[in-house]
Amino acid sequence: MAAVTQTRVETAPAAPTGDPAINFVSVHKSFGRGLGAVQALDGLSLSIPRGVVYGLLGPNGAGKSTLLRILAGLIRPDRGEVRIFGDPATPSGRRRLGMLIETPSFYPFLTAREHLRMLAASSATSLPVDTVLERIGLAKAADKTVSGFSLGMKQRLGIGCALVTEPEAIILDEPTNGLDPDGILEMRALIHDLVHRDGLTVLLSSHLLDEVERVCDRVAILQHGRLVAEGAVADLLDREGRFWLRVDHPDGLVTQLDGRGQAGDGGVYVRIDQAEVPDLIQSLATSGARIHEAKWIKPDLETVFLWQTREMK
Ligand SMILES: Nc1ncnc2c1ncn2[C@@H]1O[C@H](COP(=O)(O)OP(=O)(O)OP(=O)(O)O)[C@@H](O)[C@H]1O
Repeated sequence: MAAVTQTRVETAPAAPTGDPAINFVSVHKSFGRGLGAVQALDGLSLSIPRGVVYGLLGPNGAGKSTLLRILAGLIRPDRGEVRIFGDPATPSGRRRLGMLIETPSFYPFLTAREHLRMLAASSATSLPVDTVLERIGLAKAADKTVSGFSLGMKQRLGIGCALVTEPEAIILDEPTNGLDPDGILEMRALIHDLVHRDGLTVLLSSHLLDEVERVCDRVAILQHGRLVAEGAVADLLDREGRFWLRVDHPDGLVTQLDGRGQAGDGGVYVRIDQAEVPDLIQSLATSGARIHEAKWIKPDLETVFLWQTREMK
């Protein structure tokens, strides 16, 4: 397998000024002891700018939930630092965050409005419950009991509960998990509006890569508790393009490319900058290689994810 260097994309989409919303600095966390210990986070550093939808991706066991649980204060890191809007993560700092990191549970016999009113009464919020209901698209269903709600409506009510305290950032663990296509569309619109209309920051984890590609401005891909790729989605897709060639002797070409080529789909994927393509073709032609087909492949996020996480195994 090709050696992989960590991919960092420096250009952010209209990066807002000021401290990042959330900063993880060299965070370590392991579970268990001795030979059975699991290193869930291995010195992870990550900066989530304000005003973006930020996606946290990674295969099962990559460390996403551990990171979110540390951010929420549910577990402590062994080492490292978490900062929220520039300040160390303390209980009062965490009040600037709204969290939906476990499946929300509700009283089935209470209405959406009653749930939000209860929460509003127990927090010093000035945000009217009707405003929250509007924001989460439940104004019309406000006085219906939760027992009749779809999973998507419950998820949106969960976000409403997180919004009651007027957070500046919202943390969502798998917000579209289990939703039907309509529910996914509604959730996507809500997340988009929270960030691009209301100015919040959203950090979410998800396995639905096409969904993440649609809704997120930036993403981080985790693997074995480390960061393997990070950046603005559009830049990441541009940077992670591959040049694919069908030649007579793919294995020979893989050897010739010295770590930059990988056999696949009946040809060879070459990891090079798009600007280097003419030189590559010229050198292959000079060396007598017979090229039957050649194309630049612009990947989708799922492909980037698979390339990154498989190469790191
Ligand atoms: N409480 C725990 N006790 C022991 N091991 C744990 C605990 N929590 C997490 N782990 C281990 O830490 C590693 C990271 O787990 P984590 O749940 O953070 O991954 P994840 O990326 O969220 O995975 P998934 O996508 O499956 O939710 C895994 O190997 C997991 O088994």
